[in-house]
Amino acid sequence: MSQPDLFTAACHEDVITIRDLSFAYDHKPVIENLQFSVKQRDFVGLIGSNGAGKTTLLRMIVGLVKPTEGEIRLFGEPITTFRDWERIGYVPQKSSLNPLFPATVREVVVSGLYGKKNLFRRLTKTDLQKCDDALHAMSIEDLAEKRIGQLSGGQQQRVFLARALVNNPDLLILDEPTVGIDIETQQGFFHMIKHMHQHHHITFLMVSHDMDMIETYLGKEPVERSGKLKFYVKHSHEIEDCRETDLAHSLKDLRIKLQSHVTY
Ligand SMILES: Nc1ncnc2c1ncn2[C@@H]1O[C@H](COP(=O)(O)OP(=O)(O)OP(=O)(O)O)[C@@H](O)[C@H]1O
Repeated sequence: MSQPDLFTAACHEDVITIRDLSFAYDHKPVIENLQFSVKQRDFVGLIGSNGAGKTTLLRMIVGLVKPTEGEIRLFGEPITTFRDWERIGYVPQKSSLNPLFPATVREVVVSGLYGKKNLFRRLTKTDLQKCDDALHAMSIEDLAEKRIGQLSGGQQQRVFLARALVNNPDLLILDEPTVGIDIETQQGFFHMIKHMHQHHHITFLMVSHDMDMIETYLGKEPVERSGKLKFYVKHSHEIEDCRETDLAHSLKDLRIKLQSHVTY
């Protein structure tokens, strides 16, 4: 087998493959020669000091920023030709929304259904059902017609997660999902995503500054370091409870359990 074939074969089970990746803003290096891969159903926690390049890396992986050098593959496909964007849910770093921001919660969640090309397609009955399921899974059905800018930070975060989940993605990318929300809500949120990891075929890549959460769930030692970036990983074979259930039902069960001791 020639070298490119070996690489293609190695990528087959990879959800994200990063090879020789570098990025610079105005010739100022941010990421240098990064090698990393994320396998199906891994949970990857990405840690690094302010300015280490975490957000830049996520933005390259979701195709918003072009690498200066190197290669990114998604599900084995070079990012330059990758088209299955609905397989990826992305929750960007939170910025507080203007209370007058005109979209309702339902509109924000529905917007997750639009592929890069399908902005103006008509919504089908199935699309609307997917939206209802995502709202239900995040316990925000009652907020559906409210303006998103009028919600609390924790509520907005659930809306953005519902938006990322609406296509039932294989890969969920979260950039500091609990910044600016209270500690109880943060704990509930981590319970929720750990539960999703344990019960569903979702691969996670999450930036966090919460070392407690990372070390408790992913272990004390990073599996990879590159510059100021550290990658902590829990692989699928390390998941204790791999039962598969329907996402909405599973989250509903969790909600009932959590209601007794934590608010989220
Ligand atoms: N649009 C931009 N133009 C120029 N430099 C930028 C731009 N965006 C980010 N940078 C710089 O690139 C570096 C990496 O930024 P990035 O946002 O990826 O870091 P981060 O690890 O996510 O940081 P934080 O933990 O503060 O969110 C920083 O030095 C930042 O100032």
